Amino acid sequence: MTVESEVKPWTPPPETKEELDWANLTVIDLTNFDEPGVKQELADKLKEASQFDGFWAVKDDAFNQDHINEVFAYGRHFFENYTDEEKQAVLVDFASGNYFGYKVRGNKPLFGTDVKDNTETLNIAKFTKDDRFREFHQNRFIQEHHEKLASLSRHAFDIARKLFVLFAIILELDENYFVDRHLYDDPSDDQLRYMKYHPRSIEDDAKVENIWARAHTDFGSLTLLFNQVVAGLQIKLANGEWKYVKPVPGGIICNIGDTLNFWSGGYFKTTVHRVVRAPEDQIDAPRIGAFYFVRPGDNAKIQIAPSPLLKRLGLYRETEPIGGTDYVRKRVKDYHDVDTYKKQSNVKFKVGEFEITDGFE
Ligand SMILES: O=C(O)CCC(=O)C(=O)O
Ligand SMILES: [Fe+2]
Repeated sequence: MTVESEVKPWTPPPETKEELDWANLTVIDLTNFDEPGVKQELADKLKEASQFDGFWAVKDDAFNQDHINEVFAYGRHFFENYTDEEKQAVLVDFASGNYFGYKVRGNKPLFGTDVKDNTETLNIAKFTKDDRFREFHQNRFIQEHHEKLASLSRHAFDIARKLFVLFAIILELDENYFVDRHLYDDPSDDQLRYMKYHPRSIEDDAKVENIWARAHTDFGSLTLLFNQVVAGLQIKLANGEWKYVKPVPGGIICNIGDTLNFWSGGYFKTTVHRVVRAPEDQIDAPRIGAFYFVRPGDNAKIQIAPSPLLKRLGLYRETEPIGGTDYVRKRVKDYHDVDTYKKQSNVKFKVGEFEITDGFE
């Protein structure tokens, strides 16, 4: 472990003993990614998961449980050791659809009740070579741990890069098709995110049907979620059933977001998911989430990719491209720039010819 001395090492809390209805997710091991023949093998394995579940887990010796513990150690350090004023130095600006900065907890009521949302979130913009996002790195936590956070951010992105190669192989495109459209040093609203859920009373949770994060699809191309031990994340299967995502020690849970769904003509699934109240044996454990969200950026034009596979399947058609950052910002604004979070299902959101359906069940 290379955690700086003032940052307390993180040990994940114990797993729940409750027998929950777990999803059966594919695990993809990226450790030998660069060895001959391995990419094709991994692509074959990822093909079904990306098409049907939209969720799977990744393991990679280059990003093991020690690295994950390091990511969480910094997250806890931020939530526990900085004042509200320091945390709020840069605030999320949902009115512009920009997600960088800190979101305070409890500023919006849910579902027409008096119960408010229970998450505080820090969204850390990329550390590009040209330092274009420095204005969003102005809080004390990022300033003090700049080098470490920059290295974690790039390191996490490298997992995503490998997955983008696999998506291109699945669609029989040039290997770099998606890599070129998601470059770390290009402008985009990618973020390394820390999120802390604050448990509510049983009574308050009952009023909002135990929802800690409303059902949604993710707004960008790909989401990485560093192994979350406190149960609560659920995915919605095609038959409408909700299944819990089981912790994968040393693993990273991955899911496809809206824009990769668009690029693939709907072939890669953007799956609806939500977070519900933690099991009672974990209710007092800190539920800190750590993520890397990959978003298509200013230079990415989203249109159905000219994939031989999609053409054979009849999923390809010519489309008028939409801008990556433009889509993401419109989606963030539509979802978050509201006074209260209403209960609604099967809500549609559309930009150009591209549409998704989610809803806050
Ligand atoms: O906290 C979690 O487990 C998932 C949260 C989530 O889906 C999101 O922030 O997009
Ligand atoms: Fe999500």
